[in-house]
Amino acid sequence: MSGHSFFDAIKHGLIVSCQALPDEPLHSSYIMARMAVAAKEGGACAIRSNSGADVRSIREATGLPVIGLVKRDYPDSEIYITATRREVDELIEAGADMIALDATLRPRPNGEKLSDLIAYVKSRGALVMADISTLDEAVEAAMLGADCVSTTLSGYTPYSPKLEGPDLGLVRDAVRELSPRGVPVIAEGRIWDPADAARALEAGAYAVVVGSAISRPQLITRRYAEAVKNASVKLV
Ligand SMILES: CC(=O)N[C@H](C=O)[C@@H](O)[C@H](O)[C@H](O)COP(=O)(O)O
Repeated sequence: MSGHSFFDAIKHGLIVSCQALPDEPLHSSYIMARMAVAAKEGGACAIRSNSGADVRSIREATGLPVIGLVKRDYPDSEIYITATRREVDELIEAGADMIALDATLRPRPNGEKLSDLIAYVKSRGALVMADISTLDEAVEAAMLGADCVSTTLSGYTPYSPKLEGPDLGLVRDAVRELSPRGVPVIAEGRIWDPADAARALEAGAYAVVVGSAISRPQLITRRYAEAVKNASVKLV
């Protein structure tokens, strides 16, 4: 899929992240593919997913554009979202249209460089979504040729703010800095309420990624269970 048609497909749209890691109850490529079909039925314009196996089944089941990533831990780095070429190769073979990778400036495994990884993804014909946690990282990723940036990692690096909801301030700042360069900013992370998704677009986001609030039933259930528990305490 060309960059133009990919960005046309996601413009002002809802991207649903369908991910379940091995320690999560829904871990299964079959289940993630059905989750993605449900997301498509509900109006998702694209899917974000983890691992070559899930990318492949989701593409087959939905025909939607897929943003792939591979979460893998390395002993010599804190980076776990598509950290090296090995993960990129897995996603290219699975047919990912766009590859999401950690674009923070922390040291990468095997001493690999962010600039080389971005260039490598592009040389293999895929688009790059740079997962960032600060404005500096967003600007750097855009300079290195990322096709878009996503606020995925705000709140998940030691030096970014720990907010309860989405980091719309970062969305706004990144849009201000990157729109002159023509690099779209995607809002992602802790969007639990449809009103927050709308606010993200109002803040200038090109598209919105929602994950747990749609595809992690154990976390959705916990929010309800806590609300019920808090209400029941007051009733005693
Ligand atoms: C920090 C990190 O590892 N985020 C991951 C990135 O792919 C996923 O676990 C999130 O579900 C995704 O970013 C969507 O965010 P939320 O689930 O909050 O809507």
